[in-house]
Amino acid sequence: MQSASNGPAAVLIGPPGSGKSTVGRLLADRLGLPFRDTDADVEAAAGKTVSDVFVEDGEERFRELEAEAVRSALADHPGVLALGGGAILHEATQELLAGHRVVYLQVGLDQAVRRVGLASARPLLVLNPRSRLRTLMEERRPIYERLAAVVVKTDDREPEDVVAEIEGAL
Ligand SMILES: Nc1ncnc2c1ncn2[C@@H]1O[C@H](COP(=O)(O)OP(=O)(O)O)[C@@H](O)[C@H]1O
Ligand SMILES: O=C(O)C1=C[C@@H](OP(=O)(O)O)[C@@H](O)[C@H](O)C1
Ligand SMILES: [Mg+2]
Repeated sequence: MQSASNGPAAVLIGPPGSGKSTVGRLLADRLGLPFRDTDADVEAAAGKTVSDVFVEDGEERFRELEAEAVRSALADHPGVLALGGGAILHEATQELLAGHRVVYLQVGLDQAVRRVGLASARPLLVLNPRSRLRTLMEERRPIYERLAAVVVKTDDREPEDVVAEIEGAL
């Protein structure tokens, strides 16, 4: 992979349910590096959950906090960084990601729906998760593809298997 001289060892992007948070933590463990997730950074900055930020302050405010969390982590986090699925919508973030080791986790609609159904609350997917996910994935796919240095398929694969492929590419 094209190397970034500093910044995170890997930055994981992809839609909700692609496994960024799960795979990111495992990859960091494997590499013996710290793990950071921009959703957790937003929660720490806001003093409330992502869902509460969406409900009480709105998506626009969430995106501002998220863009700042990404900017800060790209500047000083040396380990593995998982972004929220929509972080790449922010134009300044798209520019900042250039030159970083950006890994796009691909997932098909069926498995993404199944996985988010198992996981913690995602405010954008509370109503009609399948239809919302389909739309999000279609809108964002070109951006994920454009920003990715490495693309890894995750359908029908265990997180450990995905981690091994990323390790091989780094
Ligand atoms: N490769 C995988 N196979 C099966 N389940 C997975 C896989 N990757 C993640 N999951 C599960 O899917 C759910 C969502 O994963 P998560 O890491 O939160 O995704 P993201 O951060 O991309 O939204 C979690 O319950 C997680 O355990
Ligand atoms: O796709 C999105 O716009 C979002 C994805 C979530 O993160 P995950 O991709 O980790 O689920 C979280 O940032 C928020 O609910 C919004
Ligand atoms: Mg996540």
